[in-house]
Amino acid sequence: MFKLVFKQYKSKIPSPDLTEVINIDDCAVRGNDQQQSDNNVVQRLCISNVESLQTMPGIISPKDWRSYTLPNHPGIIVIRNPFSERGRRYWIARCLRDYPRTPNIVNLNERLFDESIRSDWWKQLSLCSDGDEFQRIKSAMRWTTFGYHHNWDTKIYDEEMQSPFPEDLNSLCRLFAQALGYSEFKPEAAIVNYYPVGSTLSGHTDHSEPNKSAPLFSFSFGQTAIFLIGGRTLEEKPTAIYLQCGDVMIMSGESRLCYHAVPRIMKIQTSANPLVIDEVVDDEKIRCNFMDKDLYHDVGDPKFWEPFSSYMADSRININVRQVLNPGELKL
Ligand SMILES: O=C(O)CCC(=O)C(=O)O
Ligand SMILES: [Fe+2]
Repeated sequence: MFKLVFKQYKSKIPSPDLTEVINIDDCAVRGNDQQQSDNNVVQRLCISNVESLQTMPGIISPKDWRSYTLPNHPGIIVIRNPFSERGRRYWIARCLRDYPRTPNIVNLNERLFDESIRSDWWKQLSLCSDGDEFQRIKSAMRWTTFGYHHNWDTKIYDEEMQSPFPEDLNSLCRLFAQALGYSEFKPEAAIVNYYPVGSTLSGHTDHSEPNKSAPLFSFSFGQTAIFLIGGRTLEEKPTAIYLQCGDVMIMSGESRLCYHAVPRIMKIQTSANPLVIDEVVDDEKIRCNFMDKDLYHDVGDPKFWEPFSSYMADSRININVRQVLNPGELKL
């Protein structure tokens, strides 16, 4: 069932019927707390400790977060874009400019790409003036891993295979973990997935982590994905939901080990973002969340932002963060 639904949403001709895809914004517009279609239901989730949360630059006030659960998929939580415009830009720029750099691992093949590109992809892309070569380099980036490096072949993490986990991303994950009652959550491994429009991620479960009970945090930026969430086997029919720019999805509890996939990226967003953004920047909060202060300022400058905006015009980025170790363990 999962594979059939995946194929339908992936299909170019005929283009898929999207009427059953859950759009969280429809719930908000309707003014009631539920979206009912034939068998999919979305329910508003109240986060009780919003007053006590230490927030972070680039994140709107927790009392304004719109959080939802999918009662048919217990453990799935979606927080609809809790980022400010500047916040989204900051994380997009981190994912493009900084994370795909040595010592982090990237997918770029050594037979196809020079060491200079494999060690600092965005810089080399920015320096490239040949149109075809630019396109080749741009579309080749599909993932980078850091913290404990995910091993795609063996699916086994290795104590010797890791690079530092970025402190700012650590703060971001801990903020959402805290909000949802997972104050012991430790972000230890991340995959950043890059999806040019037209690319997909087929059905899988994430079970490489020795700790399979800690939640998984997923941040989506850029173009909209159709995300499929299924059950513990491929037999169950998955639910389709749009993940839009800024959405935070948490796979916790029962859903942590469920099948999921991205059959389609929809080019929806134009670059009609406001060009100049005004947000009071609290330098002290930037420092104590280990954010890159210069970058946080720079992304508000239209000229600085232009190459990032242009990349995102036909791409989606997903940051996928997991805890690897069990409580009390210090290494694998
Ligand atoms: O792109 C997404 O939303 C999901 C990515 C994912 O499932 C993974 O990296 O394991
Ligand atoms: Fe996954």
